[in-house]
Amino acid sequence: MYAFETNQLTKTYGYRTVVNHVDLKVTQGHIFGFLGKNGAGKSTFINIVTGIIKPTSGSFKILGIEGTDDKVKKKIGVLPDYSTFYDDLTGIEHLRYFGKILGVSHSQADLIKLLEATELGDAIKTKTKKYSFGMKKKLGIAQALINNPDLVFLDEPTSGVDANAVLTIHSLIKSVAASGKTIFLTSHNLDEVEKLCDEIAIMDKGMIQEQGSMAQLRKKYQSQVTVKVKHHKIPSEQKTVLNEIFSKIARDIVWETEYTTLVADEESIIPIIHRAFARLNIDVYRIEVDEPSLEEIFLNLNTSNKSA
Ligand SMILES: Nc1ncnc2c1ncn2[C@@H]1O[C@H](COP(=O)(O)OP(=O)(O)OP(=O)(O)O)[C@@H](O)[C@H]1O
Repeated sequence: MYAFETNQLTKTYGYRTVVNHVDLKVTQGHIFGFLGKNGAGKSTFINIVTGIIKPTSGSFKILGIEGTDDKVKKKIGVLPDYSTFYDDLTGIEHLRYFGKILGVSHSQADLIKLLEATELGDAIKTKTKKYSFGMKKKLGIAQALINNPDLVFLDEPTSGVDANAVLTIHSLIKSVAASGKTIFLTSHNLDEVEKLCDEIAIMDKGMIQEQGSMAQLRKKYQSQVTVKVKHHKIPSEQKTVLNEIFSKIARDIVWETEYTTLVADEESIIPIIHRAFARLNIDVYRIEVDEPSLEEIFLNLNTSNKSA
């Protein structure tokens, strides 16, 4: 069963199609990264599948249940793009209140634990009107987890929070996923998505442009492999032999005293490098392979779309 799946989901505002016939399947227990430029339609898509707005056409299932069914709300958690809080409630009162709306009650100790997990342990009794932007974001995440949901939608969970809190939120997300829950995460921070997510979808102009694991996307968009070898000093006659082998397989070679960097089209170059150094009895200390980052893939995708 998928954590959620959409079938030709579409949202139009007047003549504008903001979400355009989207078919998306999200595997249970995964951290799924949802990317796209500003205005791509990500929040609109999330607002539909979390029941905030209605689609113009198409359908979706959440945890096997028809998305329009009220039962769904109790099984999901949502950090929307903009959270609103009751100014005069403290952090802990706020969580208790939202728990009640969803039909769950918690002990004081459980609520404190949840606030501590989002680094709000010191602000439990502070009214939310005194919370900073980052603190409100953390309270929004705690609120999204209040009903121990099986599927959590997090729209930009770390934007506007400090570096320490980012690490805390990342480990919280990982531990929630490790307990078998599914996280659907929107972020403009490509490093964050690359570190956390098992699978990624990229939306553009309301359509899913690309979907897959990091490994699949890398394979598809990898235009070259850069291999940097740290080795013992190479005597000049052996360098000539190596140069002969490498020039047949590499586009570019840079020789340094204890490093050689080779650029090639495919990673099949790597075992050839290994064997060549071994054959000549030259000690190799380290081999580093540069893979394209999600940022490069993202840029590549935008460039290839423009040129298409
Ligand atoms: N209620 C609305 N009425 C008309 N147009 C809307 C409405 N809500 C969103 N849009 C338009 O739909 C498009 C997609 O917006 P959306 O907020 O879903 O994008 P996004 O990918 O979440 O962007 P961002 O990364 O900036 O948050 C935008 O052009 C936006 O102006």
